[in-house]
Formats: sequence, C-alpha cells, structure tokens
Amino acid sequence: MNGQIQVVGGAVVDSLAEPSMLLVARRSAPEQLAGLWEFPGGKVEPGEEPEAALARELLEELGIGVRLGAELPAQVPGGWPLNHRASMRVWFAEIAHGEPKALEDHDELRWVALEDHSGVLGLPWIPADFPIVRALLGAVAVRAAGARS
Ligand SMILES: Nc1nc2c([nH]c(=O)n2[C@H]2C[C@H](O)[C@@H](COP(=O)(O)OP(=O)(O)OP(=O)(O)O)O2)c(=O)[nH]1
Repeated sequence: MNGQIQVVGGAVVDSLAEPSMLLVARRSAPEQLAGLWEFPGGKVEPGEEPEAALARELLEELGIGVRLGAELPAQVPGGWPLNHRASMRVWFAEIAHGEPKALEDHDELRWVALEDHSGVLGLPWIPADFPIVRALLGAVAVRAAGARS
C-alpha cells in the first residue's frame, strides 16, 4: 500500500450474472463531498482484508450483506487513484440479504440503469470517480455484448 490510504468501494448491481442496475449513494458528509455520488464503501482498517472491509462498510452504511463478484481492474495494483494519499479498489457485488437504506454517511440511494451511460455519468460524482464509472460502464457493456453474441 506504500503508506497510501486504501479505500474499497462496492459496485452493487442487481445481479452479478446479468447486471442492469447499479446502486449509487449520495454523500452527506464531509462538507466538501456532501451532495456528490459515490460507490458505497470506505477505508480498510489495519490488518483487515480489503474484501472484508468492503463487506463491513456495506453492512454499516447500507445494512446489506453482499456476495462479491469480480474486481473492476484498475491500471495500478493499489487501485484507482483518488488523490495523492488514497486509492480505491472496487468490486462488483450483489445483495445477499437486507434492503439497502442510507444508514450512515449518505442521504440518498438510487438504482440507476447501467445502459443509460449519459444518465449515470450525468450524476455529480466525486470527481475522482469518473474514470472508475466509465470503466465500469465499459466493462458491463462488453459483457452484455458478449452474452448476446
Ligand atoms: N466510499 C467512497 N469513498 C470515496 C469514493 N471516491 C472518493 O474519492 N472517495 C474518498 C472519500 C473519502 O476521502 C475516502 C473514503 O472515506 P470514507 O469517509 O468513505 O471512509 P470511512 O467510511 O472508512 O470513514 P471514516 O473512518 O474516515 O470516518 O475516499 C467512492 O466512490 N466511495
């Protein structure tokens, strides 16, 4: 991790096998991020595995248990750079139990259609998330095209 803060995020979809909807979350704090959309998740704690940290964060923030799917590969091993101090690894996930609610850190949750690229990219995401969102939409589109052929 090279002293970097490791953040993990969930690309929570309606179905890992056939993803068509993505659950996005609007931050309520801190002030400079409030109102911006993100992948629910948070920081990995010392000694914690990233996948376990993601499951913990999604339970704390949304009240859901998840099944994790593939990681959305980033160009560098530590994950997608967020700023000079932090990187984020992102995994696909589907809900195994619970109904998502904005319990902590968010004031709104929304399911967005993954085929509506302009709608998804039109949300005011945390700026560092845009390359991740674009890669996610691309990965889902490639997969859907593969399933059709
Ligand atoms: N969860 C999440 N954090 C993101 C995203 N994009 C992005 O730049 N970040 C930044 C915001 C924060 O500076 C940091 C994650 O911190 P956090 O506040 O969610 O972490 P946490 O839940 O563990 O909270 P805390 O222990 O610091 O209170 O990463 C994203 O898509 N999801």
